[in-house]
Amino acid sequence: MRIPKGHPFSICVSLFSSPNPNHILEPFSFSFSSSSRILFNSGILSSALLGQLPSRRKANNCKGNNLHSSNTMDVMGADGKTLPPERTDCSDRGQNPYIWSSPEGGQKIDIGKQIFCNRSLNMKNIVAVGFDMDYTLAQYKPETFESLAYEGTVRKLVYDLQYPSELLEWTFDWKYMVRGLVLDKKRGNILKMDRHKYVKVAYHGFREMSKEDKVATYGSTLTRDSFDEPDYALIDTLFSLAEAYLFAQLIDFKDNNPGKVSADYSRIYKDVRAAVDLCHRDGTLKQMVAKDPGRYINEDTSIVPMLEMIKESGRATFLVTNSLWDYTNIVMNFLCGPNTMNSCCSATNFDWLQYFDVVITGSAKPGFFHDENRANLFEVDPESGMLLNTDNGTPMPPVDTSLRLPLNIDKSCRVFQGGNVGHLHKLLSIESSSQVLYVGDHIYGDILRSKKVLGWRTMLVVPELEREVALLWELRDTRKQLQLLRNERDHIEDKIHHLKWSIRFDDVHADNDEELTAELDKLKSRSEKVRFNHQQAQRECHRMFHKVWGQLLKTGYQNSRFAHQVERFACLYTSQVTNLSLYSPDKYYRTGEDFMPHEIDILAL
Ligand SMILES: Nc1nc2c(ncn2[C@@H]2O[C@H](COP(=O)(O)O)[C@@H](O)[C@H]2O)c(=O)[nH]1
Ligand SMILES: [Mg+2]
Repeated sequence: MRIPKGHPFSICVSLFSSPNPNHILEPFSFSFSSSSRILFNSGILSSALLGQLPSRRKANNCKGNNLHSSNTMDVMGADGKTLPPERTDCSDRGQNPYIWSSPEGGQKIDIGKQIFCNRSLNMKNIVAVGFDMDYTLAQYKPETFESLAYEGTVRKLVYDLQYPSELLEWTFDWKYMVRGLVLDKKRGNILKMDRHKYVKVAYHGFREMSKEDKVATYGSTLTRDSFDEPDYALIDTLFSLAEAYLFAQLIDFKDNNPGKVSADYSRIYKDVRAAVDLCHRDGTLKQMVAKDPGRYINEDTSIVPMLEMIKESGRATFLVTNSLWDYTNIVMNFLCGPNTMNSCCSATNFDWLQYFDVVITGSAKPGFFHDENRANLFEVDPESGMLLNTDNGTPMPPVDTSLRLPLNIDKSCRVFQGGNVGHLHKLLSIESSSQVLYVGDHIYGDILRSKKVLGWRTMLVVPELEREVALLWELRDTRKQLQLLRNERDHIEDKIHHLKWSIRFDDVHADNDEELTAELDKLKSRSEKVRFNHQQAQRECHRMFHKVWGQLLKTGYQNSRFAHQVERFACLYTSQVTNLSLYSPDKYYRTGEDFMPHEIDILAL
């Protein structure tokens, strides 16, 4: 098959635009300024940028006073054994990242860096390990990167969609929104749900909804809402934090300034979504990152040793990213490039490709994983960014030899754009999808389809986990207290019910009746106190994790909806991709035992 002339066998257009990974865009009418048009349609990476990358290399992201498990390889989570973590100082691994295969490897693993296992996975059965790039290998700094997205979006709303210019004065609190929230587009609400999809925390803009309001809106319907698209939007990637915040700000603004924003809540959401989407496609974000990756992406010296270790263990490695080649090359150079801590800049090169067997850019996940996806696979010439049509990965020689690409197909790593999972399996000679482990940050984009439909094994990267487990450890006594208070509350309630029954139906003597009534009053007042203490303690605990949304993986004492998704779709989960290098590449990750409520008392858990 050959592409008609003037079709994809051409220079790679829109170098920084990426296929929208998960968002279905409504048609929208931005009036592009001429400059944005130029950026959108042409390569954004000027040669000046291509030749320059700032210096890198710092210590590994090890924060002092981390928690450790006290065992070597059989750590909590991976094997389901809870070993008491101990506090130790974390040495600065700096230039010599600590990996399992190093002489000091196989040592204590910080609890915040452990790999937790939902579904047993024997790495011996894995022949290829794949990685997503953005927010998986590349950890963006939300304070700078998401602020950039926020500011770019505001500008587009004001200049292209005629939102009031006051918006330009607004500021972004990057810590306010968290993953796992759900936006109710029609009502302008932001919700946090438990695993049964019961709304537990609800805000209208930034105003907390009263319990009555919450129940009236979400709790007393005849049929249960699915809380899915198109009426709801899931904040399931860190890329969405800015848009969720701006949505809340605009809801507040509209309510407090009637007439200033004519769009209804749903329209506001659509406009924000479209503007964010454009920021990802027109160079607003990627040009800035390309100029100064260190400002927007965390340096991590342990990525290269991890990739080397996996390769040395005999496994293939691959990268599947929705970013396009030119941007991928910049980010991967930054993450895997030479240690240039003391020099001001370094040129991009393709050395990082040595750590991969196949790189697929512009993959359009999650569509990439669909059976019915018939997307063509193009080979990318790394130097020029030009695309060559392929027949299932085999390069197709162009008819017009003057258009021949300088492809060096002998290189150990080949770079592609587009295609589907079938192409990848063929390129890597994968016989069974269960031989593939894929590491990503996005439940829907990376994990859900690949595991549920395809049968790949999956690892979800949840950077928030490191802080969450550290806090859990700190608050373990409070948690025990809460459990005791709950037990006491339940016990008193049972007693009250029993007493009430006795007073009503038992043939009790009048004196006795008085006594029982007095006792009932005492119990009721005790119950009130316990209930109040429990609520206060619960609220305090919640606020320790996040002042508004509480713990990422819990709502009250139930798992959050986000936790439920992690549990169902991710075989493994961990705070950082490089935590893989703290374990043997042949590690057998085993789950702990499942417990049903009826087993808990019997087994005295
Ligand atoms: N067009 C849009 N692109 C987006 C949006 N949010 C994120 N992104 C881009 O997707 C890739 C993610 O890459 P991966 O390595 O995680 O697969 C990256 O290029 C982001 O800029 C969006 O809303 N619209
Ligand atoms: Mg990603």
